[in-house]
Amino acid sequence: MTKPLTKDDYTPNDVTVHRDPERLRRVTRALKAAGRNIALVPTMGALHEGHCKLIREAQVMQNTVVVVSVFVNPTQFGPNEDFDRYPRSFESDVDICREERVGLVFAPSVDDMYLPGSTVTVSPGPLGDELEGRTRPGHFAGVLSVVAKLFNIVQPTYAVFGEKDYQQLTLIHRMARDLNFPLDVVGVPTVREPDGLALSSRNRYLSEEERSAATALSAALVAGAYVSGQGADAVLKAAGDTLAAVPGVDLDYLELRAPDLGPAPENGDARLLVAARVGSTRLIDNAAVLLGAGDE
Ligand SMILES: Nc1ncnc2c1ncn2[C@@H]1O[C@H](COP(=O)(O)OP(=O)(O)OP(=O)(O)O)[C@@H](O)[C@H]1O
Ligand SMILES: CC(C)(CO)[C@@H](O)C(=O)[O-]
Ligand code: BAL
Repeated sequence: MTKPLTKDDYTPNDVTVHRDPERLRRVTRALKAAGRNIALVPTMGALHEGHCKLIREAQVMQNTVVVVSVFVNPTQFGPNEDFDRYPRSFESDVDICREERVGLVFAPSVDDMYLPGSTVTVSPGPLGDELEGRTRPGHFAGVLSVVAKLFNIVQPTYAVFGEKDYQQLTLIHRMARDLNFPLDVVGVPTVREPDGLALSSRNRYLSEEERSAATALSAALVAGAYVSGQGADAVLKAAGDTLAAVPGVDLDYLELRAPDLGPAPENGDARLLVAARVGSTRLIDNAAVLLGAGDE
């Protein structure tokens, strides 16, 4: 017999932590039956101001209970990536969620998320092998599969993601459309440090010297956007020169694409995306640019 829900499963004005996917699903279903919207903010924990911005964006929606998931998903990490050392700070994450008036934190174990023998995954299609996917094969199948599972467990009305992970956001929009998930995917602009560095949990890996070199990524995006009126070649040159001028920044890719990550247009809206290794830390960033529209 499943235990009936009690006020310990959801307390208005406080945060409740759930670990069991089935129980969490019953709680969100009951809240929806009672007329509430559910907004999901998926994270891997180690929460920072970027995550808080997503939570606040989720709070703006009317009559909504915000669910923050905290799950370091093993299936999106390659064998030589940082799954084991990924920052984990669960207690302080829950404190932040309480301060941000989050209703529910969902923090399942790996064993509860991936039952023995599970083999079915979501295929991202060709975009999954480009940009991030070239350096991180299988990454987006891992991301989309866990996000699909979170959608099915939490059953949100809205799901909120950051533009910092622009390719991820694009693929999640596409998955929601292609697989008919009944929810709205909401993208939130990147939150930055005063010197331009995009907030990221992985910034905590950086030494002082690396932290200073890491500003090259956002500086390159600004340099590229600044000359966007002169067209794509000028954008890539200005951004590339900015990156090359900073020692200790090992470029992975710098690409201009259409906003949906198809081929870049000659003129009009485009996206400039960069990934680079600073020491042993791999960082990504991106920005909108308007090609060929300037007065240069
Ligand atoms: N600076 C930021 N501004 C806006 N959203 C962000 C920012 N950083 C992360 N997010 C978003 O928060 C969500 C959870 O991301 P995650 O927990 O992986 O944090 P992260 O800082 O991106 O970590 P990582 O160092 O792994 O890139 C994602 O939707 C991500 O795009
Ligand atoms: C969306 C996500 C929580 C899936 O594990 C992760 O990729 C992230 O934190 O961006
Ligand atoms: N923030 C994206 C998750 C990852 O790098 O695995």
